Amino acid sequence: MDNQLSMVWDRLSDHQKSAFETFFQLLVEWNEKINLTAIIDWPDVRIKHFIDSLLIYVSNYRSFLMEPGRRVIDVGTGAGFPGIPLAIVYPEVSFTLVDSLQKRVQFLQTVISELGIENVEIIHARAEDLGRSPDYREQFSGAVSRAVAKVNVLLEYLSPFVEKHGWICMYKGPQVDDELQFSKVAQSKLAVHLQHQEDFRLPDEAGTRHLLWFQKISSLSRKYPRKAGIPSKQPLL
Ligand SMILES: C[S@@+](CC[C@H](N)C(=O)[O-])C[C@H]1O[C@@H](n2cnc3c(N)ncnc32)[C@H](O)[C@@H]1O
Repeated sequence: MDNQLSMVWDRLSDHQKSAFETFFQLLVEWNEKINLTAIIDWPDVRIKHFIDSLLIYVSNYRSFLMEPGRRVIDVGTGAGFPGIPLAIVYPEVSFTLVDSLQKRVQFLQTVISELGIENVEIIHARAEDLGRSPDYREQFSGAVSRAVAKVNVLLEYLSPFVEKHGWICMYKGPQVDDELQFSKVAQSKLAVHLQHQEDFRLPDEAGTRHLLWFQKISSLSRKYPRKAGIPSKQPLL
């Protein structure tokens, strides 16, 4: 996967590269006012935020989510990862980016307006609240998320949004095996099943990354998600 990941950048068009450069400039500028990222130099941002977010672009299973006309939700998007990079490379997929921090949502509104991105909707909400709204519950072909919570907690945030037979793709770091071990009960209660795990090495020794692909097996019980704050305080175990 190493070579393929280094090549991700070369496969982008000039227009897409320029969108990433503008996104980087906004990230650095806004990071002086609000806390968006600990990484602010271009080589690191390019690999650890942009190329990392684009792992789905080289995944064997990308067609589960990234086909024209699909709706994908990014929960806990923060400064827009992985949602904004994916929206840049998949203009025909509709993305909904959700975060509970108002300032990050304001930043993202500026990003999509400056980049002229039309396939992104930004929402300020807690996942647990939005997942009960009829306009969002089981309305998405897929959900993605990076660096938000452990697997069992994250499944309770994401499963409510995904339609039956739809897909969840989680970006995970080195703790993936431990987290998966403690996710069996959550998978069964939240009507999802782990179908694939993919392992990647980021370029320039920037670490190992994993994509977990869960499929929604059936419709979700009305019991889930539990009230805001409960999934993280009392994780399903
Ligand atoms: C560590 S940041 C990661 C941001 C981004 N996904 C990334 O990979 O850089 C976690 C983000 O998740 C958001 N978040 C945490 N719990 C959430 C919830 N229950 N609903 C919505 N957003 C949440 C936080 O506000 C924060 O912006």
